Amino acid sequence: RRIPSAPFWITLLPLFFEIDQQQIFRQYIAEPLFKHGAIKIFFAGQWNVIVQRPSYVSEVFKKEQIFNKSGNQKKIPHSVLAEFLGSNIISARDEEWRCYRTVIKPGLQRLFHAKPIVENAKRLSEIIWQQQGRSSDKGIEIQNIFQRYSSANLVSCIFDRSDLSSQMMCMENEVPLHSTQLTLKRYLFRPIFMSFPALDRLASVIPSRTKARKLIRQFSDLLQKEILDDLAQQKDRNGEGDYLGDRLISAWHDGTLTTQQVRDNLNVLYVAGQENPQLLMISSLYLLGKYPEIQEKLRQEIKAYSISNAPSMDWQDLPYLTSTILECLRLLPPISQLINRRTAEPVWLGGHYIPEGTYIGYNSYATNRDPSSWGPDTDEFRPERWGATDEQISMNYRSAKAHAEFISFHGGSRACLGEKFALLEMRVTLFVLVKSLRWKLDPEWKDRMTPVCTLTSPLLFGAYHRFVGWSLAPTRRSSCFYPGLE
Ligand code: HEM
Repeated sequence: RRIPSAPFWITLLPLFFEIDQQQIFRQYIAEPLFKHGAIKIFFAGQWNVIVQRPSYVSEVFKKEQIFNKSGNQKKIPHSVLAEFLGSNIISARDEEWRCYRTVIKPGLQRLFHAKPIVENAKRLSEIIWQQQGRSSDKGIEIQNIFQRYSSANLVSCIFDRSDLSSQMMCMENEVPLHSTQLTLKRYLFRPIFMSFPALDRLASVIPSRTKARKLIRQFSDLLQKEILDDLAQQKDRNGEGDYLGDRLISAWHDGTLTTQQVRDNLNVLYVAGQENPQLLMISSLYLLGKYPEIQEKLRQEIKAYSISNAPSMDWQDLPYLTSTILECLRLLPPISQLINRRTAEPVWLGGHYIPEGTYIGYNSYATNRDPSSWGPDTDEFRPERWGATDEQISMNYRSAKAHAEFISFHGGSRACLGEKFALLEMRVTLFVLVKSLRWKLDPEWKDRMTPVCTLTSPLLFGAYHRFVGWSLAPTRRSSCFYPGLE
């Protein structure tokens, strides 16, 4: 009660008009959301409450027993999305979640070595440079390249599949896992089915939804084959037991997890572990392309180090690199909106009464830009706001997370388990790219956060939609590249 409602049709606007989601946010959501700290939004066939004010978000994070996790398999069990994600570590709760976490957490919190990422990043700059060479003065499309690159890092560092990683980084190679994922994204996240998942009940008579279900099975089979079956066949893996793939296999063999639970978790870990870093990389390239003076300042900071230092780099020596990454994460969080909690009982949130059974979500994009936390220049890209030394930056980072003022990785007991890996990956990526190349935005590219997606061209929403909700990330073809220092 007393929470304002956004017009129910706004999630459909991009179907009919060439309108960017950032514009929808500013025009219809921002004012009531910032004023009341919460707003009602129609999504996935029902009204949901999105909380924005840090004190409310903090309550939601702390009180999991009231704000229960409730993923798609509970909310919209008949939907294509629920079939894809099933029951997994992100959406499960209580015993089921603890069981998944015991298996998965050690695999994501190991000590990761930077070397495989450095090798992939060097190859990435070569690929970009070659493609730019063929495109003369025009920009090049970077989504596909970065999907391969972030997949390569994930499979080598998290799943110990370095041969698959090399295949991903060879652009001439057709890699079925990569191409199936690309096609699946195009089918899975069509906005009309996201807003009205009841339509998925008719999937058998809607060819594109039948195709989506078929692609889901194909993708899941491929993941199992490429990652788990290949690892299981390697006989000399003694002592490698902390890799995530090995842990999933052991849990499968000793009956801790069923086949379906292994497959569902593998799907979600692959998608979360690949796509979120990809979105962050593209947003960072976009922001650094848009603000060349910040790109240059970063280049100055790292100029004393060479790429050969990167595998053993002490990242504390590069505070501006850290603050730039945090600022990119603040302004364009990869999961900008997520609705996956449900109230287990009636509850007061600040002055707002919320009935039992209400779906609750967060809008990280808005919370991360709250002027009362970040000041009047909150919408500006200003890495300096995080501090000048590594110590100051760490302190500000911890404080902003503790007060739910920076929620890109969410918080509380259900905060992201891949944060450590994602930050390492991002540091190495920017370090190598800024050393090897200079880039700017393609002057012909229209600066927008979501791709054109009308009823006549319902395409390419994949990289922009997360689980439930939407994500803001710059659209394709955003950069022109020039040689950097090395
Ligand atoms: C920039 C990169 C990333 C961002 C911004 C991000 C963001 C998030 C967010 C917001 C959540 C909470 C979801 C919720 O509230 O339901 C989450 C959870 C999670 N993330 Fe990430 N993520 C990133 C990278 C990764 C990577 C690389 C992995 C693993 C390979 C990963 C694994 C997980 C897992 C397992 C959870 C569930 C934690 C739990 O509920 O116990 N994430 N992530």
